[in-house]
Amino acid sequence: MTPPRSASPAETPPETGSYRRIAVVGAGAWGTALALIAAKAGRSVRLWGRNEADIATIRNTGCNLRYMPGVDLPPDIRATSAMAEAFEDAEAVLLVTPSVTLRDICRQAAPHIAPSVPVVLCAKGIETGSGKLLSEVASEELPDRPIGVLSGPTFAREVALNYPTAVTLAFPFAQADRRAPHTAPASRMALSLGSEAFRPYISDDLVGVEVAGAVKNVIAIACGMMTGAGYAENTRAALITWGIAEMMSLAEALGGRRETIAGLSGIGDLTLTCSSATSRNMHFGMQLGAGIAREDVFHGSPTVVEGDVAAISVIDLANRIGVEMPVSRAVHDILHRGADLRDTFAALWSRPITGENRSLNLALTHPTGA
Ligand SMILES: NC(=O)C1=CN([C@@H]2O[C@H](COP(=O)(O)OP(=O)(O)OC[C@H]3O[C@@H](n4cnc5c(N)ncnc54)[C@H](O)[C@@H]3O)[C@@H](O)[C@H]2O)C=CC1
Ligand SMILES: O=C(CO)COP(=O)(O)O
Repeated sequence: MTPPRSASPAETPPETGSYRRIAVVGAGAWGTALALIAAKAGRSVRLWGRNEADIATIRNTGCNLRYMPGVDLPPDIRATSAMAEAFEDAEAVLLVTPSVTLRDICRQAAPHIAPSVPVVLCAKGIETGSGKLLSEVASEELPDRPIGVLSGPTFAREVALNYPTAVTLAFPFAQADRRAPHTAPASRMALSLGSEAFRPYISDDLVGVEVAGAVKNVIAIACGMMTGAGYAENTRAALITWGIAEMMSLAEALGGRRETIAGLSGIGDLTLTCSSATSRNMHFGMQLGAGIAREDVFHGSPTVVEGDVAAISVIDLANRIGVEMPVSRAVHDILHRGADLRDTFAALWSRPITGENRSLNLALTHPTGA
């Protein structure tokens, strides 16, 4: 009988199964919740935050008192403010700081992330100025690492408290990944994070997922503004529906798929964010709609409202590629051009009447000329 040959490096089969050690970058609400998700799924987790005092508190109390009070973190999560320690032996990375920080965070992290280690982007936004998707930004700054995105209906606190939800996890799928899906980063990442309360669905449409994540926050501000200004549920449902159409148009124009928008990262997250004052974006809009001055929203305390900056990047991108996004444009004009809230929303309802089905190709001006 021929003895088994020892595998030469060239013959080593690609790795399968979950990633054992995960670095989570960003110790805010969502980073902490994702660290918990990874730990519950059996991973060894390093949680990096820039604020040394906050990290010391997490280490001393076993709780992220600033961003996730009342939730105990297991010992499998080790908090650190040293990047070298955070990335030591990391087999996969989750980047979870606000979208405006992404390029800078990637640059800081690049020397510490080994080639071929997959990086999952968990922020929602589009780079201001360049109009680049966050995956494009990360690919520029972290060449040779597989870049993926995770998005869906996920209020951080609910996730941390183990209320069930489901998300979309998207990575590019190379031919080799299609031949051996269990070795693909998306599959291994899904196995690494999935549990009975956190169910990832795998996708290869990063564009669709990223467009959805950026636009839904802008639409949530619109819904908040109208709610705060005293309009009712019908109005909000119409805005959500128009929001879905805007997501689909932008995603398709950039090469994404409409079916992705119909999924968890699209309609799923949009429904969540546009229905609850737990959403910072919706709440921000509600306060503005109720007449609270911009500088006084959230009682003047700095809060991450991604839709505020996404209104600029989304409309900039839509202008460049010629996509109509009337609701997002209304939010943009109110937030960043000083447009009157009621007049701007009234104008949305006075647009020419069109066919709901695009193939009808109608545009009827109202007889009153309004
Ligand atoms: N909170 C939530 O429910 C969810 C949030 N997200 C997304 O996750 C991203 C982060 O949001 P949250 O964790 O909620 O925000 P957060 O305000 O709770 O925490 C933000 C964290 O980023 C850190 N940070 C800010 N600027 C930084 C910089 N320049 N360098 C390094 N660290 C920096 C802060 O110190 C803080 O730890 C956003 O894009 C948000 O849309 C996505 C899904 C759910
Ligand atoms: O993205 C989120 C839930 O999926 C969180 O929404 P907010 O940033 O509006 O709180």
